[in-house]
Parts: sequence; C-alpha cells; structure tokens
Amino acid sequence: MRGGIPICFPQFGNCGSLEQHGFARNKMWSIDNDPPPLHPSDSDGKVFVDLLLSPAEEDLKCWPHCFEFRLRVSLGMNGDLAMISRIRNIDAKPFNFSFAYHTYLSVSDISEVRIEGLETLDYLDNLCQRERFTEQGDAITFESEVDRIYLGSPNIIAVIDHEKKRTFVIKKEGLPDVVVWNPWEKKSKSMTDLGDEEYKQMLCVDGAAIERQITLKPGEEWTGRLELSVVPSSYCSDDLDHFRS
Ligand SMILES: O=P(O)(O)OC[C@H]1O[C@@H](O)[C@H](O)[C@@H](O)[C@@H]1O
Repeated sequence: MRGGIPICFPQFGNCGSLEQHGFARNKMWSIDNDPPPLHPSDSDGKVFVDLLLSPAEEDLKCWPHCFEFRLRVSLGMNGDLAMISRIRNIDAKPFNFSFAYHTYLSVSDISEVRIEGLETLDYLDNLCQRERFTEQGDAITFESEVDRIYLGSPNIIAVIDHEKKRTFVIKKEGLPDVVVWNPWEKKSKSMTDLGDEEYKQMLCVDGAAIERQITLKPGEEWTGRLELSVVPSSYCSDDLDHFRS
C-alpha cells in the first residue's frame, strides 16, 4: 500500500549503501512520553503525538551511528498537518544523513495539477542519472514520468489541483530541497503496490535535504519541519504572503 508521509532517513533514494530511502520508514517507532519541550505554538490548539526512533542493533550494523529521532505529528483545528523531526547525535563522532518527508498527495487528475514555487530552480533529474538542469516552465505540470530533486527551494510551495479547486500549501523549514515524483503509466504497471491507473490520482512533493547532507557533530541536533494545509483554489500567488507571514 502506498500513501501517507513515509520518512526517508538516513538516506534518500538509492544513493548510498542502505536500503532505498533508508531504514526509518520501515521501523516500529515508540511513543515518546516525555519529549524535550517544543515552542508552545507547536502544541497550542493542536492534537499531537510524539514518536521516538532509536537505532536497533541491526541498524547499527549497516549505519553505525547512535541517534535519537523525535517526531511530532500534529493536527490543528483547521485540519493543518504539521510534522517536526528532531534528530540528535548521541554518538562520540559526527555523522551525515539525507532526509525527506515523502509526502503523497491525493489529486483529482495529475494532468490538471500544477506546482508553483519551483520555477527557475535547478534540479537533479533522477531519470537522467541525477544530471543537473534548470527549470524553464512558469509552473510545473505533468504529462509524463517525473522524478526530480529541486534545489534551494523557497520555504513555501503550492500544489494547485484545478479540478478539485483546492490547493495544497506546503510550508517547510530546514529542508532546502523538494522532490517531485509521479511514476506515470509504464512505471506504475511495474509497481506491485500501485494500481495501473492510480498514478493519475497521486503526486509526491517532498520537503527534503538531499543535495547537501546534514552533518551533526556529537551532541548536536537538527530540526526539519513540514506543514501541510489545504485552501480553496480561489487562491492566487498573493495569498502566499499570508502563509509567509
Ligand atoms: O518505491 P519507493 O522506494 O517508495 O520509492 C518511490 C519513489 O520515491 C521518490 O521519492 C524517488 O525520487 C523515486 O525515484 C522513487 O521511485
């Protein structure tokens, strides 16, 4: 089954010696009953759960670094979803990692969707051995398979679904890159957990840190935040200012 927001950590994709997208997404996390405090605005008016991932012995064999990964998932009264990841190095030596919130969005029809906020950026094309290109379009639209890592993106991205007349607003912090992925027809047919036609109703837009790995020295902590809101598509670019503030 595909969907949700799998966490890609400590590796994105197959660039490294670990399993695709790292081990975090395949682990059982525990409930963190006593997490270090966050800002009150991360709790007020929200329901949330705090989760903890620590490396198991088998993880340390393939990635020999001791860490604590704390994840808060919260839902606001208005339906906004927020995810806060805090990764701490509790080892005696530094380590590097890549990260992505592999966010599956449900869309009416991929051909009717456009992404704003990535225009003019450079991207690495996973379909061309991660060759670097510059985005030329005014907005990103879809008519074939797309698998790209946009680099140095703004902290707010809009995914506009014309048919449903709704816009996903993705706000992020600590996550300079954005992955855009749709497998399209041929690849969908080769995927056992995606129906042949289901690529039409999905789009992955991930807040990520991939091009430049995050380095944590002993005792250091990194935070990566993602917020997902849905607004009516009467939305226009000026409305982004509301989210920027
Ligand atoms: O099948 P997986 O491991 O969940 O990965 C799905 C896709 O995830 C995307 O983020 C990658 O850019 C694609 O290359 C990959 O195919």
